[in-house]
Order: sequence, then structure tokens, then C-alpha cells
Amino acid sequence: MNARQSRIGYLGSKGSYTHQAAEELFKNEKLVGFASIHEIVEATEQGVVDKGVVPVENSIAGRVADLYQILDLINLSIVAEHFVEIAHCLAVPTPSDKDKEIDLKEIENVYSHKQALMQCRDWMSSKLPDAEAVSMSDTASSAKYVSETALETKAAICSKRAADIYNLSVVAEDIQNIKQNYTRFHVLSRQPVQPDNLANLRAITTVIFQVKHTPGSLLKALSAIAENDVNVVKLETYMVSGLREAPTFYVDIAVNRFSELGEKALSELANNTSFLKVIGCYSSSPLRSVVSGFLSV
Ligand SMILES: O=C(O)C(=O)C[C@]1(C(=O)O)C=C[C@@H](O)C=C1
Repeated sequence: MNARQSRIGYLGSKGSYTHQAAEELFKNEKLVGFASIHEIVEATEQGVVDKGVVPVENSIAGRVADLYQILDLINLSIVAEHFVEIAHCLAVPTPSDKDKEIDLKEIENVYSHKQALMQCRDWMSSKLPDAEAVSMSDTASSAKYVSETALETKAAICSKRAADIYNLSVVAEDIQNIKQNYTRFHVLSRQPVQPDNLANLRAITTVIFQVKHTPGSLLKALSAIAENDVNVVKLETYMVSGLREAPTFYVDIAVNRFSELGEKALSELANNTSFLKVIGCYSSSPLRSVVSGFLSV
């Protein structure tokens, strides 16, 4: 008898970059699209899907803010990371007369995900300075929407694959600010990775923590990691729920939390923080050592 096919949540419509990440990670599973990261998290927590794939950060535009805001509340673990090379194009509805020249001057609105709009800002300001940038749930839904309008005044920033799926014509390729452009994705699950599955692998432990808003508090917390000779590969600060008293820090630590060293570093970190939550411990991607914008582990 066949094992049950897992259900995997991803952001957007077929042809989004998160859909691509989910396809690369889960070749034989059922992929289910959601309109927001929040909905993916909820569906994974409630068991509507078994795992959720979410974008985390990009080498040009930085963090995907929507995820960070809910990390303190979610009851899920990060069980994997995955990198996808992102090449954006500008695509427009295919004219009924296929030989018609497409004139960029006609374009009034450009639809895409806000991350993709940020990644293409330079090209947009030089080639389409007067066009309005409109943010949508994801790049593929933007492509679908623009195709449905069939208007020559509308364009989408999306992948070449999304342009093909929704029958758009590509007018410019590789329009991101820097050609080499990668987005990092996380896989979220209700069950954390088991320690045995991490034996002898290079691992990342992701934690969020808060310290008092006083001079030296962050330094003291990070010293607990440094004194154990453990490397921090990502540090972000942000405020949750509008609280002013305690900034929240997101940290990726290059250590296996189940190793002796990991346990020691994390317990010393916990002693120097007012709140600490381990979001996951997972194998680090081998691509880290070759793609620019991300530190190797
Ligand atoms: O809009 C999409 O296609 C997505 O999958 C989202 C997303 C993101 O949130 O960063 C993923 C990869 C690219 O960086 C642009 C957009």
C-alpha cells in the first residue's frame, strides 16, 4: 500500500518562488498554495498541511518581515533551510497581434510581491520611473492577475516560469539589482528534527530572545555564545507587538543544540536573557558556502 502523500503549504499561486522551493524539496507530495505566511503557519499548526515552506530572507532585499512578527507565537519548528536562485523578469499580457512591439512607455502599473519590487528597484527607476509599483501576495498571483486583465498598461515582476504558466510575454529578463540573487526559505513543521537525524551534520540552531533595554544587555547575551567559541551567522533585531521595553533578537547560531557545546552555549544564553525560545535546529544548506549574501556554517 502507498504511504499517504504529505500536504505541503507554500506561499502564493503555482509558479511562485516559494512554490519552486516546495517542489525542489518535496518532489512527490501534494503542494497547497496559501495567500499569506500567516495562513501557512496556521494551516501547519492545525494539521491542514503537514509542513509549510516560507521565505525568510533575500540576498538583495533582506528579511521577509511578515515571518519575524509571528515567531514568538508559533508552535512550529524550523526543520530545514533551502536556497533558491531568483531571476526576475518583467512580463506583460501577450498581445493578440503577436508581432506587435511592446512599448515600455505604455506600462502604468507593475504588480509583484513587495520583496520582488525591492529587488528590482534600480531597473524600475531607470526604465519605468513613472509606473506605479503595486504589492500583491506573491509574484505568480501578480502574473495571473495581469494576464487576466489583458491590458497593455499592466505588467508583472515574476519568474520566467510564472510568465509561461500564465501566458505572459517576457519583455526584460534578469532585472534584479544584482544578478546573483538568492532567497532563503524555511520548512516549518509541528515535529522538530530528532537529534539522531542531525548526528555528524553541520547544523544551525535558530533562537529568538529578549534582553532588558539597558546598556550592555545584548553584549552579555552574545558573549555567552562567543565564549563557547560558537559562531553567530545571522542576527536581526525587531519589535514585536509594539512593545518598547524589550527588543526581540533573532539569531542563527552555527551549532547543533543537542551537542555538548550547543547545550552549554544555549543554557548560558538563557541565563542572560529575559525570554528565549528555540525555533529549530536543522542541517545547514551546503549552498551557504557558494552563494553570496549568506555566511557559511
Ligand atoms: O512572491 C513569490 O513568488 C514568493 O514566493 C515570495 C518571495 C519573498 O517573499 O521573498 C520569494 C522569493 C523572492 O524573494 C520574492 C518573493
